[in-house]
Amino acid sequence: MMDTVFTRPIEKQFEFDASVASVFDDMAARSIPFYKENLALIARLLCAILKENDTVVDLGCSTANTLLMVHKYAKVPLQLYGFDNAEAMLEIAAQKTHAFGAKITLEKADITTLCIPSAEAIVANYTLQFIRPPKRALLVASVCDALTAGGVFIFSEKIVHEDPVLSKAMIEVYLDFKREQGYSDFEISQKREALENVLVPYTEQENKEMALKAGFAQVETLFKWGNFATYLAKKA
Ligand SMILES: C[S@@+](CC[C@H](N)C(=O)[O-])C[C@H]1O[C@@H](n2cnc3c(N)ncnc32)[C@H](O)[C@@H]1O
Ligand SMILES: O=C(O)C(=O)C[C@]1(C(=O)O)C=C[C@@H](O)C=C1
Repeated sequence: MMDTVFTRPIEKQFEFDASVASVFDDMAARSIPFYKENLALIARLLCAILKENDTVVDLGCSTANTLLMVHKYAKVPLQLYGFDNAEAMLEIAAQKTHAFGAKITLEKADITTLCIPSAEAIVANYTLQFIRPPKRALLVASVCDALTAGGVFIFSEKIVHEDPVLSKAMIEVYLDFKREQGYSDFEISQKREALENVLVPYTEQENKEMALKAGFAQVETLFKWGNFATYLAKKA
């Protein structure tokens, strides 16, 4: 279904409610540059690393797009787990999982208090940005604890740049991208307002430092387009 959530005047801050969930796949594809390509890259990489029966945990799985991509590229059976606190997202995830014949365990949980299952790989795509900064650091530390030795944490984020002039210019480039995806200036400004103080982006350096402080041995950028980036952090 096409995303028209912000064609109407907004009355509240951005929430992953039933109306967002019902159009989420279209919203993500039209709001995140290279969304599908990035998920495919992550899934292909995980499938090249993981061994039979290894566990992949997706934090903030929404409609299960990342896990379904992993299912698509998997060469051996994997244990796939998706967690989200939005019921409406999980309902759509369950329908899609069933339709694709994928075995994915979906559970409603607040990822900031969840006891994350032990895993060889954990992903959080465009999710940490919605977690308040003090809790975000604690969550990343618990991700590191939950990973087995040599495990990987892949996370994607909307980012800001250190330099304010570059940051502003990059936002302009991004707004142009959204216009090209068919969003009107009204929809764009309404969503921007709704996301204010809800989506809190970090700089590239802040994201990398957060991962290193949480206990990861190394972190690198896997993919980047303007104000969106994906990182791979590896546990020793
Ligand atoms: C932008 S979406 C993630 C998109 C998804 N990972 C993908 O790549 O398609 C963010 C998701 O995080 C979930 N979320 C936000 N805060 C959460 C929390 N504290 N616990 C669990 N899920 C949370 C939201 O419900 C939403 O589905
Ligand atoms: O539309 C925007 O401005 C966005 O930041 C896109 C974004 C995200 O990055 O998470 C915001 C909310 C939706 O969940 C989907 C995508």
